[in-house]
Amino acid sequence: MERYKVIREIGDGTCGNVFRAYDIETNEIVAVKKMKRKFYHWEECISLREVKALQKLNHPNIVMLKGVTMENHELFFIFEHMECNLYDVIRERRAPFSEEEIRKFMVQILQGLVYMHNNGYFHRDLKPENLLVTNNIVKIADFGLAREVCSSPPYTDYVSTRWYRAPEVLLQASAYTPAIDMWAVGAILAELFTLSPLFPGETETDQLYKICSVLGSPDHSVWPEGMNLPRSNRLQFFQIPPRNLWELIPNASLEAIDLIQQLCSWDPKRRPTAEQSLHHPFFNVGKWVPRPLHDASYPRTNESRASPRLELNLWGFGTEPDDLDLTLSLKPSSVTDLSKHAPKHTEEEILPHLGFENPPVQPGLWPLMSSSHRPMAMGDVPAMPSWQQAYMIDSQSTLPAVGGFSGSPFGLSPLQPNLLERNPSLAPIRHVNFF
Ligand SMILES: Nc1ncnc2c1ncn2[C@@H]1O[C@H](COP(=O)(O)OP(=O)(O)OP(=O)(O)O)[C@@H](O)[C@H]1O
Repeated sequence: MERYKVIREIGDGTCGNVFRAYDIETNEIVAVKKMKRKFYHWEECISLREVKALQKLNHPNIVMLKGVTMENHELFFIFEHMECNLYDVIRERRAPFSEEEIRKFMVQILQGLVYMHNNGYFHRDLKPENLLVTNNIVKIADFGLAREVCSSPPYTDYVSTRWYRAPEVLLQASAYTPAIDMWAVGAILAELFTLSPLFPGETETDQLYKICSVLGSPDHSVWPEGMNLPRSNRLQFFQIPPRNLWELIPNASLEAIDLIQQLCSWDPKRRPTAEQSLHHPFFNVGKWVPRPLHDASYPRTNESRASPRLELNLWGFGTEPDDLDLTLSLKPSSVTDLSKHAPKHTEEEILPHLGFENPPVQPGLWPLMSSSHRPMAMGDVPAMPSWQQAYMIDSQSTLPAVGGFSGSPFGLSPLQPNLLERNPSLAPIRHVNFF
């Protein structure tokens, strides 16, 4: 490791410590991830998921693995260096992001995911800490849990970060799909608006409770398969109506709310793919595309022409290729020359069609949590022993307290300068450069 001079530690994850370092051969700043576990065979190293996935994935929105080195039974990954992660960006943010800023982040995350999913991988641990940022360029990192889409279930080793964990994983489905990444994208999108996590569960059970408190408890009509999963009986305790997302995320546009709602669908089959998400009207705000004028459902009568109405139409989009270019539009109620009929309308005539109605509003929710309280990346704090009693009787009046632990498990450890240098290369070194 003489080639790399450590500047400082920049990350302490579950699997490894990450250091900013200087590559004396290339004069570049790199990120060196030192894996916490020991390795005894080179084959062990190169068969790691993170190595296998990153060797194959080469995309501007996926962090580049430059090489892998083993020394003294310690394994080091050499990555391109990024300034910070999205969690830092959110934490340091004092004012809300503009929707345009959020759109720019989201487009990049989704483009990285489209590439990854199309190449047969899903990430399984998407969260703001794993989205690295330099000059507003976002790259997906930490492929420690990445899995090949075609690998066979059951995926029992899955332990992604709780707040971004999809319900099918929480309920112990034995097989799941790239839709688990899309759930995380929905939660991250909401967090970009509020600067607070959408589902900050303290335990797995509390995580389900928090999801029910926002989306409402699921039933057979919204997620038939979900009702038969091993842990679905937990949901029966939560008879909770959905919250109105507009209230929870007041600074989000209707398009953003609709996208969050779709991404955070209980049923993974109802979540749009990364590719479909990129075609959602949220990414077309400001680009008004007229709906085709020949609409059979609107009679071409003089009467209707005389009183045109406008509808703000957020059309649902599905899996059909034709659906992909649907977008926000002004829909005239009759076939008419728009230029001759300039609209004279009040706000009430602009009707949102979002596919969800105003649900009864739940009186209280957990306080918006500081994003400095992060959940453990792996494993969970044991569930509250009395949760059944707490939730069964009156779930709305017995909301569990939140934020009961201090200090972030993601906080950086004290600096360990020159740690790599302190490990002299006595053992044989194996090194491979990918690029
Ligand atoms: N290429 C990089 N450039 C800059 N910082 C990085 C880089 N890679 C990782 N980091 C920092 O180190 C932190 C931990 O990295 P990473 O997620 O890869 O480790 P991990 O042990 O797999 O973590 P986790 O606990 O999420 O599984 C990241 O959140 C990020 O802040």
